[in-house]
Amino acid sequence: MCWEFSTLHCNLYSVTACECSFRPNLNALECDLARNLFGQHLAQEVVVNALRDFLEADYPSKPLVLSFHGWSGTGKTFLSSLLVKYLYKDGGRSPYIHYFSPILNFPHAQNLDQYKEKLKQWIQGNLTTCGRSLFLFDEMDKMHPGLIDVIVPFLGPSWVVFGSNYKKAIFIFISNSGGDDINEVALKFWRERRDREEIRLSDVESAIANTVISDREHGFWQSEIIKQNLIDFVVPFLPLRPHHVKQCVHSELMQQRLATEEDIVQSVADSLVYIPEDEKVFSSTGCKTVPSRIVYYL
Ligand SMILES: Nc1ncnc2c1ncn2[C@@H]1O[C@H](COP(=O)(O)OP(=O)(O)OP(=O)(O)O)[C@@H](O)[C@H]1O
Repeated sequence: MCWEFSTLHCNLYSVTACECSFRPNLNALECDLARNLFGQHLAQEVVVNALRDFLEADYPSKPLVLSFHGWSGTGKTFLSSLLVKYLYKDGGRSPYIHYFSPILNFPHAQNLDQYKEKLKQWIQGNLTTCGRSLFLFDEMDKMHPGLIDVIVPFLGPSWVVFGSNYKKAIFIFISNSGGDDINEVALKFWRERRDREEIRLSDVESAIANTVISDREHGFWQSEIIKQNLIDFVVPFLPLRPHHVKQCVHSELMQQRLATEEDIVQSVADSLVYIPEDEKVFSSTGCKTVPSRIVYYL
């Protein structure tokens, strides 16, 4: 059942859960995901269970480290935004959430040493201010290999950050790599007429890991984060089916307070590209282009 608690009292998890406007409300998160994140049973399950276990411990043995993988437009950023909404009082506006994009924050390969120093200081400084910080690294497949390893000490169980319990932090990495492997498995299930919900983490986990390890362009190339197994959970995002796209169109129309007429929903969904070309099983851009297309079909 989906309970709509506005806030869950801090002491249900732990007294320390409340520091830095940290107000986890996992029931509400689970509820919102069930209603609004389409076609991602695995991602939903892995993330909610990982958070639940992590938050149960007053003194976790290490920070929680999640790595999101999947094709563009499948909901990786969307899930992240819901996650911060239900973890911090001020949601995405919380000063304890730190977002990094290689293109915005680390654009020039020649400045790698500077970036390393800055990133290390940023993480350490913010963990000292608030152990319950969340660090989100987007587009890991575009990050200069070697850069991310400066945060290795903060991910393991043995580092000491003076004045703070850094082991309460959450790190999320996002990338498209492994997307092809996930899609292959999803397509295989579809061709065998097996239920999509039967896909388990074990069906995709090792293929994603192998792809990431062998990608020289990926920020995790030869990274100690992989070698030392510092990622707690790989979170796979499945390619979206036409009916998921229709759900996205419907949801977008509702958000824009527009009429949700079936012919508009169908027309927008039909305007997307589906692959493989002959079978048209999955949307090639997930739901990403839905908002920008709606205007043409009103
Ligand atoms: N599974 C989904 N359920 C509901 N809405 C979705 C889903 N996937 C994508 N969307 C919608 O499409 C928009 C774009 O998706 P999102 O930014 O989360 O994709 P992404 O996986 O992060 O893509 P990229 O890898 O290109 O950054 C979201 O804001 C959301 O409105």
